[in-house]
Amino acid sequence: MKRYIIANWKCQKREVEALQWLDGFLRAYRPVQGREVILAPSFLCLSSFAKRIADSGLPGLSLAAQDVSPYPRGSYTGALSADLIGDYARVAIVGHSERRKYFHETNHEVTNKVAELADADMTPLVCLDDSNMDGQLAALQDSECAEMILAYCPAYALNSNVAEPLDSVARAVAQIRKYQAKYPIVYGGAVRLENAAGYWNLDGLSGIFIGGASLELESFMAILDQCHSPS
Ligand SMILES: O=C(CO)COP(=O)(O)O
Repeated sequence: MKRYIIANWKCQKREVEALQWLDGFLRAYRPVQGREVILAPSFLCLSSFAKRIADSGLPGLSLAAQDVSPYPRGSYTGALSADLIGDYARVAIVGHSERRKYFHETNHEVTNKVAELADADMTPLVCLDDSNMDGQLAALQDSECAEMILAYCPAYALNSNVAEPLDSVARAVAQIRKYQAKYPIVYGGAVRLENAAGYWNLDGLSGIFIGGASLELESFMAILDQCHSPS
């Protein structure tokens, strides 16, 4: 199964800062067979990032949007539908606990977003947190997608220095597997250089989903250096 290192920049970098990071990254990046590095900068950066990554010709690199509209293209002021995003990114994050907490995203919206992404032949990166995970998984059960990535992201660990212990992540993965057997699962929540390899090597996980530690190019490259083995 393919393995993933996903960088979620949230609402952090201006375009000029993001492009500086990307230029340094493209100089330093070494592809690894079977590993995909997915960058999720702000929407404003997707177009310029897509062009630079395509121009670089480097394999194993792709882009994710941090959200997507639950509606198709149409009269929805402020929204970005899956097919509009699909010109630049093949993946979109949905159901992140920050979206649930600050933007009141519901399971129903998450399933609508997943359906929109499936219609656009895109890959939903569906976040599951530790509160009501069974409800989140049950809501997803009828969602049909050619490809999906599930991200276990316990809310208490996000933006903290308290990553979830490996044995507890392994239990969450087993729980997720009861509902969803076929899609890859990644872990997110306080992943840092000190603990990244532990998650990377944990049985049942297909990769890591990194927030804060992906913002500095040096720490992100150091994590990439540690997480290169095939599954
Ligand atoms: O939100 C995250 C993944 O999307 C993780 O954030 P941190 O790595 O900063 O905890």
